[in-house]
Parts: sequence; C-alpha cells; structure tokens
Amino acid sequence: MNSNNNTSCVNISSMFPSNDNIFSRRCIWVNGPVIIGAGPSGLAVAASLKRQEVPFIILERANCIASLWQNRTYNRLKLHLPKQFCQLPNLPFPEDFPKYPTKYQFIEYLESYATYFDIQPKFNETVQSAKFDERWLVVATGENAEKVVPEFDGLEDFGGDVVHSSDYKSGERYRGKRILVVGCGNSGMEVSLDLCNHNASTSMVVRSSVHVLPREILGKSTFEVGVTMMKWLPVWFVDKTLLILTRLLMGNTDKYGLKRPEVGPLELKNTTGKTPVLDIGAFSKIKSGKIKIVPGIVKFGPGKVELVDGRVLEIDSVVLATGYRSNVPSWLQVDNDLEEMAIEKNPFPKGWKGEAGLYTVGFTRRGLSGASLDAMSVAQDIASSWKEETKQQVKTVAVRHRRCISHF
Ligand SMILES: Cc1cc2nc3c(=O)[nH]c(=O)nc-3n(C[C@H](O)[C@H](O)[C@H](O)COP(=O)(O)OP(=O)(O)OC[C@H]3O[C@@H](n4cnc5c(N)ncnc54)[C@H](O)[C@@H]3O)c2cc1C
Ligand SMILES: NC(=O)C1=CN([C@@H]2O[C@H](COP(=O)(O)OP(=O)(O)OC[C@H]3O[C@@H](n4cnc5c(N)ncnc54)[C@H](OP(=O)(O)O)[C@@H]3O)[C@@H](O)[C@H]2O)C=CC1
Ligand SMILES: O=C(O)C(=O)Cc1c[nH]c2ccccc12
Repeated sequence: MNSNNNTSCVNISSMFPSNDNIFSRRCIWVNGPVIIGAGPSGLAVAASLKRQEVPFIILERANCIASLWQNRTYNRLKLHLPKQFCQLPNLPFPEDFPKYPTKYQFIEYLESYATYFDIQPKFNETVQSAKFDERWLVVATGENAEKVVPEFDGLEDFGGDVVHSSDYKSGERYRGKRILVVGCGNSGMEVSLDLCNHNASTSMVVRSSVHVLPREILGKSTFEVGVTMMKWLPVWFVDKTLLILTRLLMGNTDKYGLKRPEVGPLELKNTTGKTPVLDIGAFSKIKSGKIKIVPGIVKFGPGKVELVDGRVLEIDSVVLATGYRSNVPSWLQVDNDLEEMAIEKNPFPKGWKGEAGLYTVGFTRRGLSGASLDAMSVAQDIASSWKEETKQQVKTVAVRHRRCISHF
C-alpha cells in the first residue's frame, strides 16, 4: 500500500469478462482502511467499522461473501460449536436456529449480517500484492484460503477420481465404490461418515495421531466445557479432565487405530492450530468396522494404493482431506523483521495487531469466536486513529483558512 492523507492504495487483479485479457492489474486509491477478504472475519471487522463511522473498502476474490462456506464445503456440514460461539459482533443468530446451525443457515445469517450493516464488498478482486506504510490494511483472507494437496508417488498413474475435501459435496456419486479418504481431521472424519452413509466402502488414512472428542459431554458442548474451565484452570488440567471424560464416553480410541497425540487437545490447538475432531458419528462407524482405518501411504498405482504396513488396497477414488493453508505469504510484501510479526506468529490475544497499520483478523486459531474478538479489537484501534487523523486534518484546514483570511 501507498498513502496520501487518509487514503490507501493496493494493487489488485480484477476480472473483466468483456476484456480480451480477462485479468488486469490496477492500483486503486481508497478512502480509509482496506479489508481483504469477505468471509466472516472481513464482515465482522466491516460491521464494527460501520458502527464507528469509519469508511472502508472490502476486496474479495470470489463473486460472493463467505466463499469458503458457499463454494468449498460439503452439503452435510453443520457448525461444530454451539451457535453462541459462532456469531459475529452485534447481531446474534435468529432464535429459531438450532443449537448447531447447518451451513445453509450459517450462510443465510452471514448474508443478513452483510445486508443489516450495509456491507458491499468489491467482488472478483484478488489481491496479488500489497505493500503498506502507515495506513490501515486488514488481512481477513483466512487460515483456510488454499487447499493443501500433498504430492504422492504414482498418483498420476492412479487413473481414478481424486478430489480435495473442499470440492466434495456428497457421497451420492460414490455409492458402491471403494474410496480412500486421506486425512483424519474434522473434514476426513465427516467425509468418511458421509461416504459410509451412502454405502461407499470407505478407508481413512491416519498417518500419525488424532484427538477425537465427543461433540457433547452430558448435554453440554465439549468446547463450552473446555472454554468455561479454561477461565479458572490451567490448560493441562482442562485437557486431562476432557480426556478422562472422553475415555468414559468413548472408551479407548487407540484400539481402533486412532492414536492420541502426546499433547492434550486444547494445548495442541493453541500451539499448532491442529483442531481436535469433534465426533458427530464417524467414531461409531469406525468401531463397527464400516470405516476402516489404514496407516500412511507409500505410493499409488493404477487403481490401487500401497500402505506403509505393506498392504495394497484396490480403490476407485480418493478424497484428499489434507487440510488448508493461508495465502498471505504469497501476496503480502513485508520486510523480514515484519514477517516475525502479527501473521500467524504473535500469540493470542495480541495477534491481531502488527506494525505500521497492518492488522489481521481470524488468524489466532480460535475459529469464529476468535475472529469476532479480533474484529472488535481491530475496528476499535483503527477508529481511534482514524478519528485522531480526521481531527488533525480539520485543524490543518482551519489554519489554512485563517491564513487566507489574514491575507486580505
Ligand atoms: C469445513 C470447515 C468448517 C468449519 N467450521 C467451523 C465451525 O463450526 N466453527 C468455527 O468457529 N470455525 C469453523 N471453521 C473455521 C473457519 O476458519 C471459520 O469458520 C471461518 O470461515 C473463518 O473465516 P475467515 O473470514 O477468517 O476466513 P474465510 O471464511 O476463509 O474467508 C476469507 C475470504 O477471503 C477471500 N480471499 C482469500 N484470499 C484472497 C485474496 N488474495 N484477495 C481477495 N480475497 C481473498 C476468500 O475468497 C474468502 O472469501 C471451519 C472451517 C472449515 C474449512
Ligand atoms: N463441522 C465443522 O465445524 C468442521 C470444521 N472443520 C475445520 O476446518 C479446518 C480444517 O480441517 P481439515 O480439512 O480436517 O484439515 P486438518 O488440517 O485439520 O487435517 C488434515 C489431515 O490431513 C492429514 N494429512 C496431511 N497430509 C497428509 C499426507 N501426505 N498423508 C496422510 N495424511 C495427511 C493430516 O495428518 P497429520 O495430522 O498427520 O498431519 C490431518 O489428519 C479445521 O479447523 C477443522 O476443525 C472441518 C470440517 C468440519
Ligand atoms: O472447527 C474449527 O475449525 C474451529 O476452529 C473451532 C474451534 C476453535 N477452537 C476449538 C477448540 C476445540 C475444537 C474446535 C475449536
């Protein structure tokens, strides 16, 4: 970014379908902060800025808000955490929504959020590079901006269908087929469950370890139990308690090939960002053998996969539930020392503020509730410096005006 009083400049590429060359680069001047990304994080910070009467612009690469939720999730997806932990600032979910809203209800909520706060992002604008100085750049492009697609030996000879979980919609087209799901995070577990419900023969790769917890403990969400305990107790103690309760409810999950990490579930989430699996039914399918757990992959061959235990499985299709990554390093031009700052490195709760007007929302590994907290802090911080600058400018104009008058 470049600057001039309260304006900022970003280089963006836009899609103009009528142009010969559909991609064009241009520099736009913006009055006030630039927000990049119109997912929940971008919308939350925009709404909070609106309430403080700070003008802004949102640039979004897709043609709609919340594109992760609208375009890159499977049909059966529901929020994992109760709705009060997933709402954005200043507009609660409708009362008649269930405790765990469906993705369609979540999208409906986000659409009404944007309408209510009159947020109008500029769509089809992909930020390709951004430099910044003393102005405000709010990075809200998400921890899940790009799919992670690992390289596997022989995959080019496999011959069957290979999709990432972000392109998986439903198990309907896999009925009666043999599917390998690679990865056992929340996506791998839920895709496996969905495949199983569509009578596909499903094997799921667990190459290392995973924490599987019940979604609820005695009618209370496990997440809520965890965060409530964390207010008073150290994380190791909370983790121990959750694991004891999990053991009582689920038994020994190791027995079924789901080895637990050494570090407890919340500590692991805090330190590495790895989210524990909140089970919504996959575990009982694993217990009954309907979802088969298999170890890491050595290589693929035509219609088959070889595993590290020497087994070879014949399979028709592969779903890569291998996770996501941020795309910030590819477009944000920062000096080396700035790289050490906000983005993904600063610990909670300070992670949202960098140097020189750079802010991040939704990178503190705390899901939607963390993004909402970031958004409120960022908007507050920007609003106070915006008001300060606006006051300065009014003063400057007044002084110039007086000089003019004294000239006569
Ligand atoms: C399947 C799935 C389910 C989840 N469920 C939950 C849940 O139940 N509860 C919870 O708390 N969290 C959940 N999460 C975590 C998730 O990260 C948040 O729900 C939420 O979507 C994060 O919002 P965000 O705005 O930070 O990122 P995103 O929703 O990813 O939005 C970022 C936006 O930025 C845009 N963008 C990216 N790069 C650029 C660029 N260079 N230029 C312009 N625009 C760009 C993207 O198109 C996107 O619209 C889930 C994640 C996944 C993948
Ligand atoms: N209903 C909900 O709310 C849902 C929420 N989510 C959220 O979305 C985010 C992303 O989840 P998800 O998509 O599951 O991604 P994750 O990053 O959580 O999981 C990726 C999985 O892929 C495995 N993996 C990666 N590379 C390989 C490889 N080469 N060979 C074998 N396995 C591999 C990982 O194993 P390893 O651990 O060994 O690296 C891990 O099990 C999370 O925050 C999750 O909670 C997702 C789905 C549903
Ligand atoms: O589902 C997700 O991706 C989330 O990030 C939600 C979430 C944030 N912190 C957690 C701790 C335990 C389980 C889920 C989450």
